[in-house]
Amino acid sequence: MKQFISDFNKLVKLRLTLTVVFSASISFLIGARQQDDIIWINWLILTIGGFLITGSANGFNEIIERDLDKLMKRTEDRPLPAGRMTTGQALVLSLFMGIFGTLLLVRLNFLAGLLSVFAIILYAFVYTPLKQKSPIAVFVGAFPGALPPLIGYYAAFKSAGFGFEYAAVSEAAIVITPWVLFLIQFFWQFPHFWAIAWVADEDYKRAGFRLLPTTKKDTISAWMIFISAVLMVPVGVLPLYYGFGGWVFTVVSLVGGLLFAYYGFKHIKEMTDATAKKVMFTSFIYLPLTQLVLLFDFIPLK
Ligand code: HEM
Ligand SMILES: CC(C)=CCC/C(C)=C/CC/C(C)=C/COP(=O)(O)OP(=O)(O)O
Repeated sequence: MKQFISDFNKLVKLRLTLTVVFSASISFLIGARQQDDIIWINWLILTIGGFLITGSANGFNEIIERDLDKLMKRTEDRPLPAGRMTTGQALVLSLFMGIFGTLLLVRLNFLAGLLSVFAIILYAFVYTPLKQKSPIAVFVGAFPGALPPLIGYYAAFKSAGFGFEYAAVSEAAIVITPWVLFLIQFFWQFPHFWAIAWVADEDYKRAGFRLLPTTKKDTISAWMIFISAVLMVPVGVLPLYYGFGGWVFTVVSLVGGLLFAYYGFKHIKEMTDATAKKVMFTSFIYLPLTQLVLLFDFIPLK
């Protein structure tokens, strides 16, 4: 049983999934606060449904990459490459999680359910095969990666056919807030992943993955990490600019953005794994922290 739980954690990529779900959960609460009505049972359904959907997407990803994962240290102990789980078992688990998760989300809000299916397809069946072909995969993967805040926000609204009911809320609020959250998460993924790709480059090469901007640990890739890190400064000011993020959020966001920029700058100077790691760790803290602070410093748009 203990082994199964550990294998299940590796199949769904637990820590990554929890952060993805966290972003959707926070966004749900922001959407609910926008309507001045938090329905906690719906929040629980979104959180469980979001977990199952993300777990399913990761399960499909590990089924598709089971042979390549055998070649990398980082992934060789996943249950499929290690031979502790069969493809059939992983397929049953992933299908079950995908179907059940989609049913839960569709029940909350049809659009949220539809976007979730779109995210699974884009991540597992477009991004995953593309990883073997070109670094463009990272740009493609950033779309499903940024969808959770959008899904979470819309899940806080009642369905109305393909759309949702928002009589009590302005049109600006239901467009601007979730799309700005989408944008922040979208841009955040470039310093996040390129820093990881730099640190793990030798391992990735074993499986033939070349995911850095130029496919190499060269000056241009280092500069792309720097530029993507610096971009987090203006991106972090967007909630204040649009009037739904307060000053506490903006200060935390700016400190995070400047830290990204500082480590990105050190990285173009030194171009070492150590400097890339600093950018990577900044990314691990930046997104959950700024999202949590935003929840408490959110100003509903009129
Ligand atoms: C283009 C999109 C993305 C790519 C290519 C990507 C790639 C990766 C990879 C390869 C790792 C593993 C690093 C390791 O083995 O040490 C990782 C870790 C992580 N990612 Fe991402 N990621 C992306 C988007 C996201 C998103 C959207 C989130 C959350 C909202 C996220 C959260 C995390 C977290 C928390 C970790 C560390 C936990 C762990 O290592 O299990 N990532 N990412
Ligand atoms: C709502 C929903 C269904 C979202 C699904 C999207 C999702 C799981 C996004 C994470 C983004 C992503 C591209 C991770 C990288 O995996 P990787 O394949 O590069 O990681 P690996 O090398 O560790 O396998």
